[in-house]
Amino acid sequence: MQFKCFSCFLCEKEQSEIQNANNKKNRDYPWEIYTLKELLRATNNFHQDNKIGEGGFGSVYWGRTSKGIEIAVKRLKTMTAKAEMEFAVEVEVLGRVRHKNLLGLRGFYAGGDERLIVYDYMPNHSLLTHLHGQLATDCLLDWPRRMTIAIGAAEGLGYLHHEANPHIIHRDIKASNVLLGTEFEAKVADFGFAKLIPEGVSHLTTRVKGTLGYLAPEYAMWGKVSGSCDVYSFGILLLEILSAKKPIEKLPGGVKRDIVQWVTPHVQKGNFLHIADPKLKGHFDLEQLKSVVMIAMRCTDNSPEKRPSMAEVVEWLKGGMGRRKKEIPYLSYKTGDDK
Ligand SMILES: Nc1ncnc2c1ncn2[C@@H]1O[C@H](COP(=O)(O)OP(=O)(O)OP(=O)(O)O)[C@@H](O)[C@H]1O
Repeated sequence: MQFKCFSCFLCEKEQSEIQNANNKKNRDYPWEIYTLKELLRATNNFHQDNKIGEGGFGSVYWGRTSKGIEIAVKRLKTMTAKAEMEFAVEVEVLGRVRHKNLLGLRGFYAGGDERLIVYDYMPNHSLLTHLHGQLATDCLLDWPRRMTIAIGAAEGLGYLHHEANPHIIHRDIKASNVLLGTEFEAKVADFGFAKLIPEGVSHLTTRVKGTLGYLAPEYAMWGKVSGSCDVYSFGILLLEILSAKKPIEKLPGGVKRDIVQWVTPHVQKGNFLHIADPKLKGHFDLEQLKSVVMIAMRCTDNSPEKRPSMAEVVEWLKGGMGRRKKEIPYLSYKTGDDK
């Protein structure tokens, strides 16, 4: 799917040409252009009861199509150039990828001031809801689920970095952008800030987007964006999955502490038991926990060159499960545990 300009969204004729081209070339990537009528009917006229949540882009509504398929419809809040750009990037990027750990795009509608994006509905909400939100007390994320989510999100991101053509940098990896499917499988979502990286280009310099607490230092300071920025954010996410701590915490007195500052002394002293989410009540595999913490430490290295690639992270996460610590080559980080 290649959009020539944003006006394509406004022109019915162009939209149908795009769809025809898409249907011919991309049968494995099925998305469609919906009519407004269809989406109004599916969401009961965007009824308040259908509203699932709200983000920077707008509100998200649950719906059911005339074929009985459950969908989530994201509705643009205000029509600004910035919002229109996010809409275009999201549709453009998500329309060209397909992976078991990426949120599936079903299609979109664009007409007048209305911009709607239609996704697969994720019945188990976002990782954020389970770690810090309404579902946190239900403790539905046991240890095996957390590990499966970590590996799945890493695989989705690894696909964007290494297999998508051109490669894609997500730029907003965080707990609210990892949605959970029927079996709690991870689906990386929200591609509004994504960047397509031309062949042979290692990094770009851009205006900083993304979310405080997850931003790699070189990106936050100089706008230098590369795949390593996603790796950094993913490292923060890993620590969050293990500990259910927020990426940035406000201490009494108003001082802010980030999750890496919090975890580092525990790692140095070998206090791994203190890192696990207390809601797990001790039901976790300590060796796996150590492995994942060490992977997160590597991902959140201040120097982007020292961070692993997402391909390595996937391999390490998969390899670390069920292997003894001494056999894992990446555990070169000095810990109190090694004394
Ligand atoms: N496909 C989906 N299925 C189920 N729930 C979804 C889906 N897409 C989004 N949501 C939910 O809708 C809410 C808003 O999502 P949205 O992506 O707009 O914002 P966000 O990621 O929470 O915040 P921001 O836009 O600031 O990054 C979130 O609670 C999210 O869990």
